[in-house]
Amino acid sequence: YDREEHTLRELRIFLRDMCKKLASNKLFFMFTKPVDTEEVPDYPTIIKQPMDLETMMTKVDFHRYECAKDFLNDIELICQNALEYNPARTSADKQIRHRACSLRDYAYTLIKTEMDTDFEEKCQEISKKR
Ligand SMILES: CC(=O)c1nc(NC(=O)[C@H]2CNCCN2)sc1-c1cc(O)cc(O)c1
Repeated sequence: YDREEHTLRELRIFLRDMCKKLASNKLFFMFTKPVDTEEVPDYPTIIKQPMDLETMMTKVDFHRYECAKDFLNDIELICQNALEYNPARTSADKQIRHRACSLRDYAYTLIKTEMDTDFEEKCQEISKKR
C-alpha cells in the first residue's frame, strides 16, 4: 500500500482519537453535536458555517482532513461561531465564550503535545501536492 496512503491513514486514526478526547470532556458538550435549529431558530441567521465535533468525526471518515492544520481550522470555526453567537456581557454568554476558548486551547495543546512535528510536516507536504 503506497506510503502516502499509509501516512494519511495514520493521521485519520490520530484525529479520531482527538475528536473522541474533545467530545468526551463534559466542558465541551455544547460543541459535540450540530446546533439544533429547532431549539435555536435564529442560529442559522447569524452563523453561516456551523461546525461541531460529530461533523468533524464524519469529515475524518470521509478523508476530508489531510493534515492536523485542516482539523484545527474546523476547531477554530467552532470557537469563532460560539464567540459570534454569544457576544453579550451576560454571565451565560461569557461562560459559553470561555468554553469555546478552552476547546480551542485544549485542542491545540493536545495536538502539539501528542503529534510528532515531522509527521504533521509530512502530511502537509502530501496535502500540498494534491
Ligand atoms: C453552542 C452555542 O453556541 C450555544 N450558544 C448558546 N447561547 C445562548 O443560549 C445564549 C445566546 N445569547 C442569549 C442568551 N443565550 S446556547 C448554545 C448551545 C448549547 C447547547 O447545549 C447545545 C447547542 O446545540 C447549542
